[in-house]
Amino acid sequence: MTEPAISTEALVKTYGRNRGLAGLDLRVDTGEVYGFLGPNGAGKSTTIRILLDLIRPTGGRVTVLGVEPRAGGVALRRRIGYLAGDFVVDGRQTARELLGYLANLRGGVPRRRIEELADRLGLDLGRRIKGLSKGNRQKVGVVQAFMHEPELLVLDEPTSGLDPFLQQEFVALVREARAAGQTVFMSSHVMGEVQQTADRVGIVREGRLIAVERVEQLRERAVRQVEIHFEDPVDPGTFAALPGVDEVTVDAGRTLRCRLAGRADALVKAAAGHTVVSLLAEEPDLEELFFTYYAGREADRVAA
Ligand SMILES: Nc1ncnc2c1ncn2[C@@H]1O[C@H](COP(=O)(O)OP(=O)(O)OP(=O)(O)O)[C@@H](O)[C@H]1O
Repeated sequence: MTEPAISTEALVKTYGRNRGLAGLDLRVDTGEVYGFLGPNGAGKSTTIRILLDLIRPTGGRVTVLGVEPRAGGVALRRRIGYLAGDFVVDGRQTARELLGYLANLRGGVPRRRIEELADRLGLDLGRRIKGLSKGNRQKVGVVQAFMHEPELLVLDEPTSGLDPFLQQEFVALVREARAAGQTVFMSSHVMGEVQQTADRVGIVREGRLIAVERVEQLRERAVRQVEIHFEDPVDPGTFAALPGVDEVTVDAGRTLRCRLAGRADALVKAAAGHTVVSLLAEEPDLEELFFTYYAGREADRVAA
């Protein structure tokens, strides 16, 4: 088995009497996009700061790209791209100067690469940092994280404060990184922004990892609302009998609405027996699904 990109065992961090992490076991495989989810205060930022050696753990083990963060120094830091949601920069230099300086620290980046990223995000490299809006500073943050094509990207609530256009560009960057074999570890407190890119999601709560799931599997179990408009009247009974389909209603004989759990195959094949004018299926809310599923398992466990 290849070495994981990130591994922690029984990782503990206390802040005086406050709990930061209470024994976190985490494994992020090389080449995957891993969404690290949890409510505020769960321990996401604490974990990420330990990975980057910005703070040190109270106990447990941690390796990043096979190296302990505290022993990795500059050589390890160069192999990582890091972005915090509240990327803080200030100063009189221009965005180009700052990125050039950071690029040197990372061992050099072709100037074309910086220009290309800035172009995609609509960032004017000639502007002084201190005159930039919050959104534009965040663009500088995105460029500095991705520009050196690091083996590992560590992104802490990266899309908070990005406008929708930028969020889409960001999603594209994460997908390209994955296609290029880079590993991405991304924290968030909303499933929506990670479900577009993540292979797996891990849920952290009260300083512990409580669940890990493949996004694909979550999708397979998902429940969607479906609406199909037919040219001619259809019989609701035929559709109600299909596997995974319930709550069937038909308006004016031609508009069928139902809930679909799991695969769409049977429903699509039944619909194909008629002339379909249009079809709408809402994207499932994986967050709801995830928490319903785990609340259910927890209830089973307690009952047992
Ligand atoms: N410097 C600190 N001093 C004291 N307690 C801290 C400190 N930093 C974090 N904590 C505590 O550690 C716990 C985990 O915080 P952490 O910031 O890692 O959570 P998080 O999951 O990143 O949440 P958020 O999304 O709010 O940033 C919280 O209870 C928090 O109050």
